[in-house]
Amino acid sequence: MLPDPVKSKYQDLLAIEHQSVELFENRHQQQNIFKPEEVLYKTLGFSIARATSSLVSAGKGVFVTKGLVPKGAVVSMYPGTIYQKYEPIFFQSIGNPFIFRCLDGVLIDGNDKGISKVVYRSCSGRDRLGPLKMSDSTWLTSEIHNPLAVGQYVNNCSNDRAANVCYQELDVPAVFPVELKQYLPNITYSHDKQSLLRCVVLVALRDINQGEELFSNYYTIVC
Ligand SMILES: C[S@@+](CC[C@H](N)C(=O)[O-])C[C@H]1O[C@@H](n2cnc3c(N)ncnc32)[C@H](O)[C@@H]1O
Repeated sequence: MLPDPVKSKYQDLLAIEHQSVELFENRHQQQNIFKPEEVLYKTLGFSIARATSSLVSAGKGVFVTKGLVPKGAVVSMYPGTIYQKYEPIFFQSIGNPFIFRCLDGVLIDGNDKGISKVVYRSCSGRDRLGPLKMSDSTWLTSEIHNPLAVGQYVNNCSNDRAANVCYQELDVPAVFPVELKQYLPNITYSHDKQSLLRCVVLVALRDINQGEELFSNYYTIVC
């Protein structure tokens, strides 16, 4: 799918991909090879996933399912559609607990259902560059490509559950490799070539062990 000049930059990775295809053909077990969460564990030393929160009546939360998250590591990403503060979000915001407000008023709608999902998919389809996707929309499906993109499910800290992660806002630099954008779980609502893509990541405030749930402070952002 990649254009040749781009493909040549990733010969090593493509060789690994071919090996995995051969393994699949030999063993007929593709679903057991190179699952995103396994790649995450092998690459960063931990994996995370959504599960029922340890807090009563809090719905789902995000847990470290394997390994250890070292202090200072990016442990998750906040997926969703990026709205500048002057852009309309009225209908998407009704009864929507997944809207993240950045310090400068930019909003991220991380709801994976309803009109929010439709809007994200529409914007993601609009911004394709030939065969290249400019964003990851698999966080809206059960076949996720980027297992970090569950940050909108992290619950708020409470008296007996201190925050172990914080939010860090960043703008994706213009030099970010175009072929890697397909793994970024954010897309702008308006097709505006002037502004940089906003992303929000969650950073570990301390070492976080296997089995622990992630908790943030909804009202604290690191600049
Ligand atoms: C951004 S969502 C987080 C994901 C949510 N737990 C879910 O399953 O959809 C925020 C909502 O989670 C719940 N929540 C988050 N932190 C909580 C807490 N400390 N105690 C109780 N409910 C919480 C509240 O319903 C809140 O509106």
